[in-house]
Amino acid sequence: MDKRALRERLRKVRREHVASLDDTTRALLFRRPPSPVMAMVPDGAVIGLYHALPTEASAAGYARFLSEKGHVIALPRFADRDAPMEFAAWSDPWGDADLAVGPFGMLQPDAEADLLTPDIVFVPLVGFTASGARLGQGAGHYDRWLARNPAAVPIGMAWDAQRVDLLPLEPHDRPMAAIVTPTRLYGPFSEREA
Ligand SMILES: Nc1nc2c(c(=O)[nH]1)N(C=O)[C@@H](CNc1ccc(C(=O)N[C@@H](CCC(=O)O)C(=O)O)cc1)CN2
Ligand SMILES: Nc1ncnc2c1ncn2[C@@H]1O[C@H](COP(=O)(O)OP(=O)(O)OP(=O)(O)O)[C@@H](O)[C@H]1O
Repeated sequence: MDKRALRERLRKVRREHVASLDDTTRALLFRRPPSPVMAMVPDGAVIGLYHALPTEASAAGYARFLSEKGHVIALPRFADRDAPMEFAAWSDPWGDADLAVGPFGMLQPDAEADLLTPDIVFVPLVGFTASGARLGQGAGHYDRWLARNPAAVPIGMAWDAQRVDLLPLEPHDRPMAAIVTPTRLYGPFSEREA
């Protein structure tokens, strides 16, 4: 199956999976990173997170937990589908006050927010494999950012239902260093066999 068809199928799987969870269950998931993931996060690291869409693995719990630990939190910012993505400061992970509506109606740091280069990036995804391969939204935002910032450590966040046995990989696809789901941790992978 090609990437476009897979993306369509997995977006539907993701939607249906999230709809099958009750609100209480959903609120209890992704509260904080599991210990082996925390061990990958150095003191003082700048953390890239994301403002989750309704069907994505929620990232707000991680943002608050890591902010309380003293980390600076950054969110993606992009001008349009073809423009490169960058990260900028999210000063208040308990509120949306310093965020602005961006492309696709997504909330992102406004133009004044400081540009940051995260050391650790928690990455949303549409599909993944048990060895750390990732399928994204298809605009290349994360793949391009990770290619420009090879020192950053990418950690995927996903629902279990998003796992597939195989992804059609291309040379530009950047593998994850680990992937967290509500029931499992894939990795951390040593340098690299995704
Ligand atoms: N929460 C979140 N923020 C994010 C991303 C993401 O995947 N999730 N991104 C990851 O790169 C970047 C935004 N990039 C995007 C690139 C393409 C589409 C897109 O084509 N959306 C389609 C289909 C949406 C759907 O059906 O789920 C659309 O809106 O038509 C969306 C975001 C940065 N911020
Ligand atoms: N390092 C890169 N340099 C230039 N173009 C890139 C790079 N990485 C990806 N692209 C382009 O981005 C587009 C989308 O790529 P792909 O379908 O692999 O994205 P994806 O797996 O959905 O992940 P994401 O969009 O989140 O990065 C492709 O046209 C690809 O050529």
